[in-house]
Amino acid sequence: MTAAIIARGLRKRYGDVQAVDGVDLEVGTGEFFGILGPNGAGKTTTMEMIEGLRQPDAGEARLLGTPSWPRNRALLRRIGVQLQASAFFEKLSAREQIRTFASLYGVGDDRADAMLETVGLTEKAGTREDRLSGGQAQRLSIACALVHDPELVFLDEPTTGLDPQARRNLWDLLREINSAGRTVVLTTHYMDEAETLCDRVAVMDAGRVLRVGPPRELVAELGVDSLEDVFLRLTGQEWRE
Ligand SMILES: Nc1ncnc2c1ncn2[C@@H]1O[C@H](COP(=O)(O)OP(=O)(O)OP(=O)(O)O)[C@@H](O)[C@H]1O
Repeated sequence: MTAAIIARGLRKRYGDVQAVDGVDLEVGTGEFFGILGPNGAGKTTTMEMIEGLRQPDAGEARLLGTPSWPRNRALLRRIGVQLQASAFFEKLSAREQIRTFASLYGVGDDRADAMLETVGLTEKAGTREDRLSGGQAQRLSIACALVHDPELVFLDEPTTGLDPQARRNLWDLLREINSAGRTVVLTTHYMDEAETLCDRVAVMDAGRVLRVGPPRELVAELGVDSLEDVFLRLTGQEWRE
């Protein structure tokens, strides 16, 4: 397995909070990888350090064989990161938004418009970003992350807030991208999503990786019925609810 991502000893502290506490991860090229964990487990911070968007206090991440920090423009062109809707350019329509992202990567308007169609936003192409619904803005941010056909895609809770139809459509899209040989890394709170999409998952809590493996193997290893049971068992969430 050629590694698309190798992270070693990643750490990040915010004041009193040790958000990430020594994370090692390896993701193979073409793999669909999920990062699971309760709120505050350190998933987003880990992803941001791997992406090269946040400087680790310690440790290193290599993407496609290259260190992701300090920031590396050539590398950033090869990866797609789903940014929060708040990162949109102000007052632009959905179409202008994605065309602007596309042009930053030297990608033409045709491809940008096609991506808008892929995420079902053609009808909203003329709508300003601040007038899109939460789910529509979410789909636009995903389209922007994919517009330059990146080799490696990072998505932070991509289906949160989407209606069931949009969620299934996004699953299909992510499967297609992955089948075309792209590596996909996502965080999710939906265990069915992780079970359906991911080749392997890492379960995190309190800044550490507790277990990594294919969902089915983790279920078998712990002798439980589902990935949700694995999650609850490892993170002790049944007592916190
Ligand atoms: N910029 C920041 N400044 C201070 N503390 C932060 C910052 N970002 C995250 N934290 C803290 O670090 C810890 C890990 O946060 P992180 O967002 O990485 O977790 P997460 O697993 O992605 O959580 P969630 O599932 O809720 O999105 C939390 O305790 C959070 O409050």
